[in-house]
Amino acid sequence: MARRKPKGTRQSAVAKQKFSSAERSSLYASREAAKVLRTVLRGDADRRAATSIKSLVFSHSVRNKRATFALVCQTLKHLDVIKQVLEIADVLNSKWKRQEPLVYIICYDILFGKDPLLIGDAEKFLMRRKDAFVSSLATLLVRKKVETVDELLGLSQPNVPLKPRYVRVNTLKMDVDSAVQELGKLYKVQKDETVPDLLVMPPGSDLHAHHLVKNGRIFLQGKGSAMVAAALQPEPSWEVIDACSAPGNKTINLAALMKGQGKIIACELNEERVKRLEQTIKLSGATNIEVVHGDFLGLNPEDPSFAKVRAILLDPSCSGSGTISDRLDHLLPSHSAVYDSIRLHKLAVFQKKALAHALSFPQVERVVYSTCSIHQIENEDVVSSVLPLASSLGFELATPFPQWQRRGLPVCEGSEHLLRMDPEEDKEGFFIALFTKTNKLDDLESSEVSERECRRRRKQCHPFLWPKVFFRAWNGQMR
Ligand SMILES: C[S@@+](CC[C@H](N)C(=O)[O-])C[C@H]1O[C@@H](n2cnc3c(N)ncnc32)[C@H](O)[C@@H]1O
Repeated sequence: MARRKPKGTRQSAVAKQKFSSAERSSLYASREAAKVLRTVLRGDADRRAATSIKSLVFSHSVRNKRATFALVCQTLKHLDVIKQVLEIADVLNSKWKRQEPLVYIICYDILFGKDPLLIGDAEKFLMRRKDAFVSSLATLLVRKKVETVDELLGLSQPNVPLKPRYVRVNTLKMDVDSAVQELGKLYKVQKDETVPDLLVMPPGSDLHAHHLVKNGRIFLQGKGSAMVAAALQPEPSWEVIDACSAPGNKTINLAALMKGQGKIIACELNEERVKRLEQTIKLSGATNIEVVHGDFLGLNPEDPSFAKVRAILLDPSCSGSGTISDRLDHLLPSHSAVYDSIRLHKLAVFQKKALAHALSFPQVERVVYSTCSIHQIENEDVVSSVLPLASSLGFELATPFPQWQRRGLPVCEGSEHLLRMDPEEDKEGFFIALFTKTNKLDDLESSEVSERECRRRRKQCHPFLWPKVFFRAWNGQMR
């Protein structure tokens, strides 16, 4: 007796046969783009856009990364217009309203890209309504009193400056001149004038799939980010804490500066991000990094396992307002409301606690604090809040990269030591503060301020620290 094929099998097999590879890849691209767009829009609506559009697209599950990225970005750029066109046309039934991200993607193609191939139900449904969309767009232009779509977009899109592509050579695996030679086969390459091991290439240089990136010989890292570990200047033999470390760009930067010697304790709270941190470390080839999955505020400065820590890099969670053009957050519907003051205030509370905590490790003599934020509340105000504690513990503000022109906003004592990058001038917003201790470990015995006195001052200045700090069996969590 002949066995009946399950319903639908024959049809889908036929459908498979009918699609050319171009059609299949177009179908995948729109579905993958819709999936990314759904995640981005949901995160944006919940104000928790923790993962950038780039990271979503360049995740493993997306096959056609370039096409998907372009489609998501273009759709987001035109989203406001697409929504208004859909509203005027009023042709969506409830079925398609539930699939809005896919509808947005296909409408972008219909209105501003190439007509989509008639391969999926959504494409067929929407292409049948193309005339309605085109006339709704014309109505919108009239209503807004503009002649072109570009003018319409100009009304809502800020100008985003073109930024060079920076790559940091991982000197654990490759020397800078060899990297210049290899990358120079594809693009014009220059050595950065401020940060050693950093190379500058033209905006848009696409190196995501380059073999030097894939095998960890170079890392795509912005200039501001690469300045942080360089500002800390750890010596190879030191023990250093990277307090908030995932995905680990600065951790492995430290490892390279320390020539793979000494020890780096990389602390990270978020479990998912710990995995990314571990992948970054593995790719870099560094073997002197110990990952601690936990809260930096929970590390007990008096724990003997931190007794030899001489430097701390603190790059805590921040608003990311200096890198919105990288993250493409300016394309998101909530862009103007992202940095609302409640969120900034919460971030600043944590940043202050974390910086005070970093300063309280007894043998630490250098602490670098950084954010990719342009907001005073996350930058100068944080530094200013810890200045009394810092000076009572023997720290003072030092000047990272003295030749750098742009310094802190003149709103606090010592602002001339702080380093700022400007989104217009430097194509990204970044902030760095460096604290150095004058009475270092080597001169401790001759120091006028005894350790007991330091401990008393730490308690006196920041009593909030101590009830919260609890000893945790970190050994169990060290990997
Ligand atoms: C700005 S990112 C760090 C980026 C990293 N320095 C780099 O260059 O790749 C801040 C990180 O701090 C982590 N974090 C936030 N609060 C923390 C805490 N209390 N203890 C440890 N890590 C924390 C976040 O999960 C996030 O991964």
